[in-house]
Amino acid sequence: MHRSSIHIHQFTSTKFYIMAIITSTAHITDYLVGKWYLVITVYICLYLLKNRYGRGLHKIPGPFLQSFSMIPRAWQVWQGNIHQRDLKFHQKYGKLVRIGPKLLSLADVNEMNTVYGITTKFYKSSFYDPSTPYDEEGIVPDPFILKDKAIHSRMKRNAANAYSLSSVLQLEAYVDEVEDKLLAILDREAENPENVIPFDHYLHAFAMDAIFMISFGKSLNILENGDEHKVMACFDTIMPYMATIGQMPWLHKFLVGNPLMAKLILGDMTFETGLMKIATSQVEEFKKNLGRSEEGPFTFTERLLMNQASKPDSITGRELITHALGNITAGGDTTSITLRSIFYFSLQNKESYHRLCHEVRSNCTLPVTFSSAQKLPYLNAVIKEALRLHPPMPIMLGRTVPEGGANICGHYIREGTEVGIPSYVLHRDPAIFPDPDSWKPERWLKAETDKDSLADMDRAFFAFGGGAHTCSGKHISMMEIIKLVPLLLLKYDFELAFPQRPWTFRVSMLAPQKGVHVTIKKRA
Ligand code: HEM
Repeated sequence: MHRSSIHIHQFTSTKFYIMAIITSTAHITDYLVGKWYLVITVYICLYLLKNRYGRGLHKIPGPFLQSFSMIPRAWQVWQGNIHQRDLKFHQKYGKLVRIGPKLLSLADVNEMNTVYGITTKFYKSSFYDPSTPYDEEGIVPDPFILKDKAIHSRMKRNAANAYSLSSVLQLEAYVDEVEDKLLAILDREAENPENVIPFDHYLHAFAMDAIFMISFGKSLNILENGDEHKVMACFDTIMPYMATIGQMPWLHKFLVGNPLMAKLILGDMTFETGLMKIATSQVEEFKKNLGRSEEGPFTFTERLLMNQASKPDSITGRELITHALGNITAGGDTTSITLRSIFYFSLQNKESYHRLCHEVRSNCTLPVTFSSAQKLPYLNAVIKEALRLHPPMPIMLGRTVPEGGANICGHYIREGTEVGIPSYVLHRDPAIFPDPDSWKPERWLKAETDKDSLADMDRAFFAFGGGAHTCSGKHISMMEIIKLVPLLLLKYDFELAFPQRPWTFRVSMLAPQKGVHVTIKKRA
């Protein structure tokens, strides 16, 4: 046969095969297009099976459905009772529970260091993405959400002096001003001992005004003018969003992460239009007065401006504003939640309330200073017990397992898996905190508890987080609380207005309570 006829023959048969493949592919495609619902169903099933079995976590116990998708978890968070669900999961499944396709909840004090230790490589997970503040220039470098360890360490280092105990002592004068406003309001309310006082609201307004004063030297005066700048309303709206979308953070860019959608969902209550603007304008105003005094007392922002003036490379203008803004977002609600818990729990437990009053009234005089009240052992125990029983941030603080994976609770966990400890659950471990649901401040007293149990409790106390991301404002918050509680107990006698009616709270990023109503009598 001629060589060219072989080529023609080969060409014809190849063409035949190609045509056959195209025809059958077209048939299959036609068939599949006709059965599109079948294709989608198979795709979803494969995706769900990959979620459950493709991540090396299927041996870790947990609620079955949640291993397939994050939708059930997001729904539970949205409902606002995730703290109770997490507790039940841990009571049923143990210390390590799989609560999502690649999400594990940990309630083991021995693993705290692995996940949150100072030198850990477990960085913040994408749970925090929807909490990211941004302005016209883009994402704002907020230490609360920063995954970049280098920037985070630099920012924390360069603001450390503003959060230090010695700076905090200077800030007392700013808190005194807000205390006076609260006392004026309570004095008016006390004129009629039958008055039912919305104490939850006043404590919230106090904490917001105090943190503004501490940060900027002036407040929004929410105590007297109400929430006219919508700062409190902004948090109430955004917190459930952050917590819920934090479970499925890829959704964020289609929602509040998209400026147009943000406007639709939040109106003018976004960080940029609201808080960011307030923070920026207050910092600008402050710059004009910088250097007005050599001795202080210096506000938080003033200290950062001084740091910047002496070492311009240490902190940028945007970072400075973020720190100040961070104080408001992180320090107002958390402090007021703690104040409400202190009064609510101690007023529910009369013996505890009387013990606290007795300690305060026999050791403190007006004006109450931080350094004098700080020494009261029962007051300190009450504050710690309030933070244990109702941690302001009870939700799991997510971290990502680093490259190479990690051993957690005897299981090898692949890199990229998200893990975290919910403080609400850890604080209710009966092996560490006997009778965990009860209000027992005395468990924290050296004289009433043995040394080992105290050390175990301290190790498991997670209200302020841990490691590199531990709360920066702890001293500030403690100063506000330690000054205010004795002051109020010196001035008034309190009672719960509706002792049979429990408070209510919805857990999202935080757990702000409603329904702490009291009646008060002015003391002579
Ligand atoms: C009782 C009151 C407070 C509680 C219970 C509390 C709790 C916490 C917790 C649990 C974290 C760690 C979050 C995480 O790892 O994701 C945190 C971080 C933080 N808190 Fe607080 N906080 C309180 C008050 C304050 C105050 C008054 C301020 C500011 C003056 C503040 C500023 C911050 C900042 C800046 C961070 C981020 C630290 C970082 O990631 O490096 N907090 N807080």
